[in-house]
Amino acid sequence: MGASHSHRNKHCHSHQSPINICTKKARHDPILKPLNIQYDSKTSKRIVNMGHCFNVEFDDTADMSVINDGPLTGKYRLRQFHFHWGSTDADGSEHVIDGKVYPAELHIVHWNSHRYPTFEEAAKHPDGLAVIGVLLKIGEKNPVLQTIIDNLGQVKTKGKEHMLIKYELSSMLPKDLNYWTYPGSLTTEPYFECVTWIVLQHAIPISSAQLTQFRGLLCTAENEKPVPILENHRRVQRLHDRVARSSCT
Ligand SMILES: O=C(O)/C=C/c1cccc(OCc2cccc(CC(=O)O)c2)c1
Ligand SMILES: [Zn+2]
Repeated sequence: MGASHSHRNKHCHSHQSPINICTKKARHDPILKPLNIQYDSKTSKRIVNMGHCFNVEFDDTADMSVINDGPLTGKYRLRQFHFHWGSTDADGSEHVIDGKVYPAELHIVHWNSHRYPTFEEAAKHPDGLAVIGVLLKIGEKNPVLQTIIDNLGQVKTKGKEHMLIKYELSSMLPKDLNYWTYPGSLTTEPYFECVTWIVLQHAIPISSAQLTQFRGLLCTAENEKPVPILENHRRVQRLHDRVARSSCT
């Protein structure tokens, strides 16, 4: 078989996300650096109901809110964050840790402004995006999340957006930034295999009442019969030839 044929037959779906992370197989790689996160609250812009979730969008016209180091080469610019959740607290995360599912998951999306001119261009390359995944566990009410939840009423229907001024995203993160990392994909359309996943090993709390408010968002537009976004998480995908690495022993 000629090279071109084998190229054509190469899996182009072998690096899909999310995955089940087997922590025992995720070996510590000493080359991995601590994650460096520098978010400027002045870059927060608005919250938008996307139909299948809500995005909190940031001004990514310059390297103001960025991450670097960790498994990354160069700076990656903060673009948006969003959540995935389930129809009950028993389900909802996308990544699974040693078979354990969490009730929700936060995705903080960054793109490689070091190498590519735009987010859309970066999304066409394996080193184009870096997404920090943070697992959510049911616990006490989370005051930083409450600021977002207080605004959901303004974006109840698909396409609605509302300003969000000076949001301190860094205060939502755990103090412990140890992570697992592996090469993967977007977990929704268009599923591009362009993501360096950085899944934090420490979960953050959300109360059951707060999580219930996510499910009150509608995937329908204002003038349509209301349909709630009860769940929006993708099932785990095959690992194929990939290895997840840990930032710590
Ligand atoms: O034409 C379209 O509808 C889409 C175009 C497009 C073009 C390039 C990229 C891209 O990414 C969407 C995206 C961004 C960030 C995260 C996710 C998946 C998730 O929910 O975690 C999806 C979308
Ligand atoms: Zn996501």
